[in-house]
Amino acid sequence: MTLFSRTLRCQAAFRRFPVELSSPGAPGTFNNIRKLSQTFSRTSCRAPVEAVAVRGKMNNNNYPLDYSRGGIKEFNQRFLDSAARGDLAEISGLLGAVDINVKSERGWTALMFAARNGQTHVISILIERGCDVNCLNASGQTALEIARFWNHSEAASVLSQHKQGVEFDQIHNYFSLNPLYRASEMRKDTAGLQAAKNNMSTKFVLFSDQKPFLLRSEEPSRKYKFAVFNINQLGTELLERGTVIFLGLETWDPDSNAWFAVDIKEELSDIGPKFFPEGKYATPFPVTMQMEPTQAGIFAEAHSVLCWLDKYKFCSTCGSATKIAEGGYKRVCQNWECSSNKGVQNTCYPRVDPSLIMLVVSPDKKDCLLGRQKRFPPKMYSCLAGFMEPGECLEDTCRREVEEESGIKVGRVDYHSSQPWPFPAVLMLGCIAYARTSALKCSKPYPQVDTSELEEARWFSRAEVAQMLAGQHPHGLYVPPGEAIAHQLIKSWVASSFSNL
Ligand SMILES: NC(=O)C1=CN([C@@H]2O[C@H](COP(=O)(O)OP(=O)(O)OC[C@H]3O[C@@H](n4cnc5c(N)ncnc54)[C@H](O)[C@@H]3O)[C@@H](O)[C@H]2O)C=CC1
Ligand SMILES: [Mg+2]
Ligand SMILES: [Mg+2]
Ligand SMILES: [Mg+2]
Ligand SMILES: [Zn+2]
Repeated sequence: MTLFSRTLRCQAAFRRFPVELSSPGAPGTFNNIRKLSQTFSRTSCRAPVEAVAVRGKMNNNNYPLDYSRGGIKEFNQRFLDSAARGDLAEISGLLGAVDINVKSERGWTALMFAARNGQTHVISILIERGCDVNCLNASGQTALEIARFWNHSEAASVLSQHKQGVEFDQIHNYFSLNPLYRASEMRKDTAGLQAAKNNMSTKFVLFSDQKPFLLRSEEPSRKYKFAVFNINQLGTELLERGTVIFLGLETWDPDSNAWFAVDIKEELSDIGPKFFPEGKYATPFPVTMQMEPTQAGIFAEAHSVLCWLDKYKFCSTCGSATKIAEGGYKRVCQNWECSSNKGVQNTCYPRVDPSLIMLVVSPDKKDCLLGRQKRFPPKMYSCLAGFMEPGECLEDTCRREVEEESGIKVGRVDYHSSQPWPFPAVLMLGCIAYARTSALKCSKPYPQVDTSELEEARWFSRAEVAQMLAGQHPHGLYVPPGEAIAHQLIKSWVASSFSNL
């Protein structure tokens, strides 16, 4: 399925939501559903009792009461019902007896009922026990879509962290697959963080001057992974001399393992090879493009925050020294009179620089514009990109940067996907931009492109780009690897334009 047909399908699915989701058990018309939805409150729903043989035996709350006649149908119904109610004890008791992916007549699983009512703990347990998060109900909705529709953001967040397939409505780029739950609520708990650091199960990843300490990955398609240390190996003295940041917990369970990153100065760096002689400190780019994807996500968080802590040591308001707080996610000015200590100030928190990256499609939609920055390796072409400026919306930046760099005027801009680019803390916002003009003529006094930025830019046919993607271009031209969002934008356009032929 192409990007664009998938987008349309998702939009269509979203338009269906208010009807389909208001009454999971109700077949029939919108009016039926409206009537039924009056009996459900907007914030809760029960599993419909369609599968129950004991329909007559209800209590005042309309829950099935009597399962004494046994039978799998009753167990299934009870299971769905307890997921909707968030009854963890009952779910745990039934898990061995029922199919975890059992569906109601309308195709709703226990995960979907839990998502409908924002039962986050139930969702976590079901996922942990291996339920299928990609199941679709009779209306084609996933549990994630249901949680999003009913504004259960915590539940949606848990579900989106466990996306397992490609059938989600979003594209997940490399560096965005950090599996940790950041547990920001723990950052202010200094004693709790200290206790977590001293816990033997806690995991530490190591950096020296912001260079990650890496081992060879056993995964055949990946080259690197983090070396993971424990407190006994690193020792409390080393932690005190380094910069330590709290990355999060392994799951939403507050008792799950905590992860920290430690950045040490070169003179202490022997500690890495002492425990992992085969490991090495690596200059992050491009080595971290070859990490295991979830580890690359952890690297993105750790590296961006560690670089910020290293480069912003002094208060940008008064110039005084600052102190690291909140697990590394804040810097506090030590001058108590400083206005940065009054109210919430963005100078105290880690910076992220939003940047646009766009695949520009020609007015006849047959070609796309690719360029070469001077620093690119020979024969590599990529999308144009540029930093957002204050007061711009995404579309403004896209149109300005394309015109500045190539002279091409852009009309419509479609958002595609995003990617953290942790060198040191850029957020790439990927777009497909539809050109209104095709003549390359830069506004600056250069012949075709802004040569302060680009060496060359030109239109490429879809067939030529397909060859570049496949590594089969007759002149050896190629595009960035799959880990770069540029590759995903180019690939999406090629796939969609071929399917539209
Ligand atoms: N993930 C990917 O596939 C790709 C990522 N990128 C990244 O996109 C970013 C922006 O692309 P460019 O063409 O370099 O931007 P650009 O076209 O705005 O030009 C860069 C220049 O803008 C100025 N600038 C303005 N704000 C800046 C900021 N916050 N940080 C640094 N420089 C700033 C500097 O003078 C810099 O030389 C870069 O970090 C680049 O590494 C670029 C292409 C592909
Ligand atoms: Mg530019
Ligand atoms: Mg640029
Ligand atoms: Mg710029
Ligand atoms: Zn200050």
